[in-house]
Amino acid sequence: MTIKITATQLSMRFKDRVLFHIPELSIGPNDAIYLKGDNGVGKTTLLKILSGLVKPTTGKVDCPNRSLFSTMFRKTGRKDVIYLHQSPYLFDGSVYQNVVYAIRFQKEATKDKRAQVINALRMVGLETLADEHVSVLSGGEKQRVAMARAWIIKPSILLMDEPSASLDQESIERLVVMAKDLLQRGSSLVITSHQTNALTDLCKKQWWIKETTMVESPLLHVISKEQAQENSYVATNGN
Ligand SMILES: Nc1ncnc2c1ncn2[C@@H]1O[C@H](COP(=O)(O)OP(=O)(O)OP(=O)(O)O)[C@@H](O)[C@H]1O
Repeated sequence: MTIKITATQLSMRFKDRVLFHIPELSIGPNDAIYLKGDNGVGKTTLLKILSGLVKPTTGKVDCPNRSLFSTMFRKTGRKDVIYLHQSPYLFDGSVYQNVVYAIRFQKEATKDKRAQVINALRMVGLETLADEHVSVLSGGEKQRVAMARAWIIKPSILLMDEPSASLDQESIERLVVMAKDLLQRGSSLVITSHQTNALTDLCKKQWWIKETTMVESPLLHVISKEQAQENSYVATNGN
């Protein structure tokens, strides 16, 4: 499912310190946004506000398809908007249990759920660790389990907080495959990172938090000569 969320007059203040004031923003449908800014400008805080985990000081976030039921009964979090934490929380259990938990309410046979989980773990290269306890995983492996758990829900909007901070090149490539799959399904992504990489290269827009506000701009990519030649070949020979 693809949705759009909008926010107006969003501001966050801690005591006397104004973190940011953003007159207007929107995500979706099918956006890919690179959120950048110096340490402490409020990137994590903004993502938590957008996912409904933190209440802004002023302003509100509108999520049009939020049902009356979910508004009444969900105390935190926004339906269909997933926040992927920069140091993900995994509960005391196996890798498999942590991922299958995300789809516990889906009405599917156990064997179909198992197939989905194994597929998600295969995408992050961890299928052989499915039955291991999460305590034996490295930091990068935990991050990959968290991404598998987010991907399996197929959220409309995935907010990824420094997803590549503890990942090697191969793991980043695996996240890229999952992120591309979500984009193809119509989802939107917001990705924070202090360095550009293959994941941020998927983004078409940039949000830059500076001087307590946010500036939005299109994200221009430098295309290598080889890539340009490949594109031109596809354009000439494609049907
Ligand atoms: N609950 C809170 N109470 C007081 N201050 C807070 C709270 N949450 C965040 N802050 C402060 O708000 C500022 C922004 O924090 P945030 O984590 O959003 O920044 P960030 O841009 O994600 O930083 P980084 O790039 O270092 O991850 C920080 O100075 C932080 O200490």
